[in-house]
Amino acid sequence: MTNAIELRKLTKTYGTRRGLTGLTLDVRAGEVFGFLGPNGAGKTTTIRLLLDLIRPTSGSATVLGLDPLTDGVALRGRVGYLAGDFVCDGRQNVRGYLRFLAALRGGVPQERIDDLAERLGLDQSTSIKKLSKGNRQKVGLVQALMHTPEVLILDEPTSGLDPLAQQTFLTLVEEAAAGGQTVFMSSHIMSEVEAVADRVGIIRDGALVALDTVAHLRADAVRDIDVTFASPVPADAFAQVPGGARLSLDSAGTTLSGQLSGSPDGLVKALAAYTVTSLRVTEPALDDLFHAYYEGGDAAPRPDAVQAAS
Ligand SMILES: Nc1ncnc2c1ncn2[C@@H]1O[C@H](COP(=O)(O)OP(=O)(O)OP(=O)(O)O)[C@@H](O)[C@H]1O
Repeated sequence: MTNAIELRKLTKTYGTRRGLTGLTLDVRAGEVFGFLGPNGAGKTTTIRLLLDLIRPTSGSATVLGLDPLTDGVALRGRVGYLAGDFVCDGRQNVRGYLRFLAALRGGVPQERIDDLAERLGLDQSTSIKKLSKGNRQKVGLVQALMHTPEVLILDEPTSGLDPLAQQTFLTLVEEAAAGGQTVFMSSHIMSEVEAVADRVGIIRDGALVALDTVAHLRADAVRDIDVTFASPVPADAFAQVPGGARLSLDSAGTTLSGQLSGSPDGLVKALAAYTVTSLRVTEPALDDLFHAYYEGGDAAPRPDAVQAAS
């Protein structure tokens, strides 16, 4: 099997409200896929559809080749799921609670649970009722990871975690991927997704607006450019640079500045014909880049971006 998750024109409406509109997406087996989007974009809706916690209005989804609508039980044994609003309740302490969940999953070595808890800084003697939000999230992570499922579906997994636990989580994701597990994680924090994801999908208003590797998304973005030349260059020296429509040469012909879209390669080759005394290229901040995607701004994808990358 090459795809762990397949979504085909998946649509969910809540009465008159749009949750998801015709989402088609493949998550490859063994990849870490970052599912990004602003609040209300449809991330949680997508994830709930994958777990059959809600039913689609139209379209279909499969996870590990199984249909969540009909094969939910078989699927749950092979998936680790962390809900965005993970709650746990009961009179037990964390250890008892995790043991209970481990038994439901057919048994998990205690050392595995202990190791995850220790690495995340989760005290298993704490009563479930007394857990802070961050520690509750750690319990959620341990229960999702502990049985080493084939697919991890994690909705905002670092929400509420302190920076140390966030870092540990990213290491755990890397380990999962190294072991061949597939990870599908939603987030609205680009930096954490960038650190671990093979590919990223960006969803806005219930539809996919970008699908690519982080490196490609970054390469396609807009950069600020500032170049100074030792002597004046011809007025049209950079007129043909691909993506350089917003670059301009000053009247003296010694300074080129403005914005370059996409690959810098054409500009670099054009610059090579002249003596450059200073060069400043400002890489797009990923957060800026993603705000642009979210808001449909300048760096937002070309209409073919999703097609081309899928
Ligand atoms: N139970 C529901 N009833 C009505 N509308 C809903 C329901 N659940 C979600 N929606 C709507 O569907 C859209 C997508 O919501 P969803 O929770 O999937 O977004 P999200 O990307 O997970 O956002 P967040 O980052 O805030 O969790 C939103 O407009 C939301 O208001």
